Amino acid sequence: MSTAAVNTSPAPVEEPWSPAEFEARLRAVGEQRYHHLHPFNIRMHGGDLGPEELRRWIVNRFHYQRHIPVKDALITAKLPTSELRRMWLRRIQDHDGARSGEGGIERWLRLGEAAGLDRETLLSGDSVLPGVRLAVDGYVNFCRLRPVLEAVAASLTELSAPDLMRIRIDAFERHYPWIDADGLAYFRTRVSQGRRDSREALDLVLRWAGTRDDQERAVAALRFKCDVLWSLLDTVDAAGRGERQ
Ligand SMILES: O=C(O)c1cc(C(=O)O)c2c(n1)C(=O)C(=O)c1cc(C(=O)O)[nH]c1-2
Repeated sequence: MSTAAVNTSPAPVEEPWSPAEFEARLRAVGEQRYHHLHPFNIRMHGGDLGPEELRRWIVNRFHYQRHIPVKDALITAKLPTSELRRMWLRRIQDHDGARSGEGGIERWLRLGEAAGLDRETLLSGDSVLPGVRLAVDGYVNFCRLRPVLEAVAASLTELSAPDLMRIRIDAFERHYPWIDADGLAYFRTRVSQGRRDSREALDLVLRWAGTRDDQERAVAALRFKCDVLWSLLDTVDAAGRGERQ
């Protein structure tokens, strides 16, 4: 009978990447997989979307927007100190406002109105596509179920968002003048908010990820989030395909 030796020793533990290499790997995910590369965004920036496609994007992206403070509440509940919870609560206020009529969700409703969509249509959620519901559920549940390091790392798509906002504002002003420029306030506000949010989140992720395993899980979380944004646009893109033929 064979008595081949079985290697029972644990796999060697890999050294953590240096902070600079870890950060470079996180940034590389955004450069390679962020939705600024998605064909729908390329068409948006090139001025190739018709009014129906643009409205469909606004309605479906609103479903994402309104769930951002929900996932941020789930993250806040996992943070261990008052200082960190205070910091993260500010994100919820950025979206929900300090009072009715303020905040990012309100600004997105105004973007909808500027594009000819009444707020009841957006608030009802009736026209949200099934694939968009699944993508957004995927992100919210990820933040609900995964450790706080991964949930915070998933928000690091915001490292790439401010540059995209600038391109988008430019594209809207140039190619879609039928949308009143006041409607673009959401994007303008997000440039500085996104920079601050991503700086804070990056500091936390660099500080918390002490082992190679932590670092790899943070990179994987960011890839997952890129997939969420990508599949959201896949769904919106596919819904307009018939109109473009
Ligand atoms: O319009 C966009 O392309 C875009 C992308 C992202 C992103 O990269 O996740 C966010 C936003 N917008 C945004 O407005 C926003 O408030 C936001 C919060 C978060 C997050 O994961 O915490 N991402 C984003």
